[in-house]
Amino acid sequence: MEKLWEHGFRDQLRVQSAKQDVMLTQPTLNPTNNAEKTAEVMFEKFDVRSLCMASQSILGLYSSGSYLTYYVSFLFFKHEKPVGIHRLDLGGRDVTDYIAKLLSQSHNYEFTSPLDKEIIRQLKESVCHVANVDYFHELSQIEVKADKAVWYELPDGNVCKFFFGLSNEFRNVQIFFCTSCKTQKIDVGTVQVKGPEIMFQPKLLNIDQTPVQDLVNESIMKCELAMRRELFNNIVLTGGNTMFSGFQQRLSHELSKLVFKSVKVKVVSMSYRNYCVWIGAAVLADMPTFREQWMEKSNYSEKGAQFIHFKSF
Ligand SMILES: Nc1ncnc2c1ncn2[C@@H]1O[C@H](COP(=O)(O)OP(=O)(O)OP(=O)(O)O)[C@@H](O)[C@H]1O
Repeated sequence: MEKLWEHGFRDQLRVQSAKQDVMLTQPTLNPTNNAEKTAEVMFEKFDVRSLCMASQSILGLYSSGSYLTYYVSFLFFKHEKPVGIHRLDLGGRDVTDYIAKLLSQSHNYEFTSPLDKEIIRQLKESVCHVANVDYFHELSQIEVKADKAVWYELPDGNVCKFFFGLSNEFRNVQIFFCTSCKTQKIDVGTVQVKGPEIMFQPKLLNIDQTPVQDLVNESIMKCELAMRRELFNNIVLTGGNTMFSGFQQRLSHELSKLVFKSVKVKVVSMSYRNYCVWIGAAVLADMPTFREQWMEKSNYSEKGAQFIHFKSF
């Protein structure tokens, strides 16, 4: 991480870290020693002026402008132990890896190199979607898409062209791609819905994780009774992994099955949700009223790295 931050300050932002107030985002339920180590490195090595470590979920909510942000912020800032927070240890990288595994099995080719992974990520973001209502029905009904081309520039500057076409053999979507020296053919087929499905059915990976819809339901049920209806009616999606088409509708459908008929489920999905953590951070970092959430260098000298827990959220 030190190397990455150094690259960020020196090569990307081109600033001297010693003169900066730094806001870092952290995943929900980040282990406490991660935050302490981060504070130590930021103050000792980079000599930053002040530091704020902010929850990615809360920042995403700030960018949504939802009035519920204030309720959730209250839970974070005023309660010693915030309620209703769960974390699903399954993200975009797991979806990419699962797709690579499925394609490896069906094509007798190991997608393991960084370039292979990058190609799979591109493929995931361009052709995969979340199954609508009935996953198994949709698997049997995979639409055949014809003649769609996507250009992909390889890291070394070569251009590689993808063709999406028909496979008579499998009646499924196929991708052909060519590099300067070889031609490969990838049959995507049912993988386009199998990949994202692991968030709704982690058991497909043979791992012990709770499906995303159950986690949302459990989170809300841990909150005050009086707030639950409002919360079910204001679920905000944030993060790149929710960008799959059909995610919003499927989550809404699955949640509706878990709640009373009289409870209205509304899932808000902003088009910029893959950037909303950054946007929320930019908004908060600029607010003078938020200044008390920053840990100053003098705090670090007097109280040590543990003080970050009083300032982070
Ligand atoms: N349009 C898209 N469709 C599907 N997935 C997308 C899309 N855009 C981005 N993603 C995926 O979102 C993930 C990045 O999400 P995010 O920016 O929230 O960071 P992250 O939480 O660090 O991700 P990860 O879960 O991969 O560690 C990547 O895996 C990326 O492939």
